[in-house]
Amino acid sequence: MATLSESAIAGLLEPYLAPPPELLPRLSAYLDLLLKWNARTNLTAIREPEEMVRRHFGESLFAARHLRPEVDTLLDLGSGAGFPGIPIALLRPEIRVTLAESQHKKASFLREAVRTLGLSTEVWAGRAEAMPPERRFHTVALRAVDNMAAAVAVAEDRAARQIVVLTSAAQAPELAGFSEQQVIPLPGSQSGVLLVASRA
Ligand SMILES: C[S@@+](CC[C@H](N)C(=O)[O-])C[C@H]1O[C@@H](n2cnc3c(N)ncnc32)[C@H](O)[C@@H]1O
Repeated sequence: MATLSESAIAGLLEPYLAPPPELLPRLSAYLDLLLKWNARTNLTAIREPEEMVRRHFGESLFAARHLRPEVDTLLDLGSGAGFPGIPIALLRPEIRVTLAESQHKKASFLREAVRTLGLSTEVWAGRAEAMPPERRFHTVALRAVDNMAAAVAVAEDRAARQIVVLTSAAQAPELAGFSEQQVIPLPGSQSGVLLVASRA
């Protein structure tokens, strides 16, 4: 049996978005897989299912809602257990999402999640910097990467149009060459923001 009912998941997500009904069984399957793997490997420090739905799913879907409509390719740089890239791929299936993750164990989980959820999402098991230099994405997304300055430098290089960052207001980075910037407070968070930056 699923850990949380689909209606419980929908209720927890309400501050972030009204989830389309067809999304709920897939989020439920993702949650169960994440809980199963997290019991034996440390994918995420958040262990409560309700908190996983709010923080990981909710914040990622909130970012997905604020992406430009024409986004066709997106790199999730430092995807960890798939945030924000997998919820973005579920909500916006027309976007070709690439999940870059350098830790082998997490990349294995990402491959399993992509297979279980029937996504065509690419998993790049390595550092994003090691991708062929010509690879560019319409949008690069960042959330909770350890070395923000280094990740931002890679994102600036790989993003053709837009960078989105889920971070705290105090740690929101300066993005060179992205002159249109919007800082949107995250629902249910005292200091969390979504920074949406576009090239002019
Ligand atoms: C703290 S985790 C956060 C994961 C996820 N974005 C989230 O919000 O839950 C940061 C992850 O980024 C990965 N990472 C950091 N720099 C990276 C890089 N340059 N290329 C690929 N993965 C990277 C690390 O291995 C780690 O799993």
